[in-house]
Amino acid sequence: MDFKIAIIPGDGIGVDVVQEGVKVLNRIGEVYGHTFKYEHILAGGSCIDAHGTPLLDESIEICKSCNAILFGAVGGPKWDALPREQRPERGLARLRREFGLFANLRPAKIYEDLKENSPLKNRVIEKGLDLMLIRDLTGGIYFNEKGRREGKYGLEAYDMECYSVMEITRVAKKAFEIAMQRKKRVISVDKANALETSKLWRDTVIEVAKEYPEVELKHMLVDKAAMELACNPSVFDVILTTSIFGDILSDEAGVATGSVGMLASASLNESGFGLYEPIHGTAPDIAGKGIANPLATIASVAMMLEIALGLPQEAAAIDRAINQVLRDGYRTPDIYTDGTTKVTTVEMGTLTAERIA
Ligand SMILES: NC(=O)c1ccc[n+]([C@@H]2O[C@H](COP(=O)([O-])OP(=O)(O)OC[C@H]3O[C@@H](n4cnc5c(N)ncnc54)[C@H](O)[C@@H]3O)[C@@H](O)[C@H]2O)c1
Ligand SMILES: CC(C)[C@H](C(=O)O)[C@@H](O)C(=O)O
Ligand SMILES: [Mg+2]
Repeated sequence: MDFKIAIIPGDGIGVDVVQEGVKVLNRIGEVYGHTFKYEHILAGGSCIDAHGTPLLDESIEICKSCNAILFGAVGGPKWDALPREQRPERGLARLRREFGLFANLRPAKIYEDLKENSPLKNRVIEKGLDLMLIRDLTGGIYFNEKGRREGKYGLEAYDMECYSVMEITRVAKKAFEIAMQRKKRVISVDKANALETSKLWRDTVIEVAKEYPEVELKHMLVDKAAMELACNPSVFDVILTTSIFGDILSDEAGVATGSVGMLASASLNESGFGLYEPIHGTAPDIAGKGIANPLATIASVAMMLEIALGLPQEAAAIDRAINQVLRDGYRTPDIYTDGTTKVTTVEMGTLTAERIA
């Protein structure tokens, strides 16, 4: 089949890891007889440097003509002093908002051969770690009123956390639907002991749960959830949470799997159109060194094949290739341990692509 994919590498290691994602996609094309055409799009700091804005209007139109978006990461110290509206991250926020990508799926699982890498190794070796964090992506504190004003003690700034029943309902439904395909357990994470938005979140999730009687629903306060993720992650099957809590908890889940460089994501709208990206950022501390782990992006390509392109066999082939490359002992520095073979970003991409058959 023929597909068109928007390729948005962004900045820093985003450029390196997306290149390896495309390499794997091309290999899928060769082995399974598909044709992937690409639209290369600038976003973030690289787009600011070239065009003075983090995303061009025409890029949105180009994305609309594609089957899916493959995204790297945006941002970096070079652009940190810019006002918020002009920052690289606004390019990503705009894509999320313009396409209505409210459902952010962030699966975290531990690969068999990385159990030793997890800081939780004793617990994950015993009980495993395989969860799906579902994060609202277009509401909450990120996208509501914000600003600066003169307050009682002088200058102050504010970001308003706000959720409507509609926003909570649609992301909750997504979580319950996904739970139906998994172990049928949802833990909704909030801060209902302190926040009004969380109270509405909890009440609304309870209502939605009535439509899914087979799914067990529990609620957990976010501070406890952070603790459980760090010491007992197997209690989670599906985590349903807000934008800000999900952002923080997904990095924590990443570390539990061995490295934040292992975690993929899909951001979907009501009609299933989506943007696929690793959960990590541009990693300025290692950018330009050629050592970033591309496996999160490669795993995001697998999610894209399955969800956006309806190619589950091809997605499974990527998953097998990732498992195999790890089994064969290849590691980028973030997941390196004694006795394994240290490889670069490009080598990891090539070695993974070669294992697709
Ligand atoms: N979706 C996105 O575009 C996105 C996501 C997160 C952060 N950011 C941006 O990225 C910049 C840097 O943010 P940060 O440093 O807080 O987070 P980060 O995720 O970029 O890096 C955190 C740490 O994890 C390491 N790391 C991340 N990805 C890795 C990979 N693939 N392989 C090996 N190591 C990896 C980094 O080296 C660093 O030590 C900021 O400008 C931030 O706004 C963008
Ligand atoms: C870049 C930033 C705004 C973004 C977020 O917080 O959503 C990132 O951390 C992520 O996890 O995708
Ligand atoms: Mg984040």
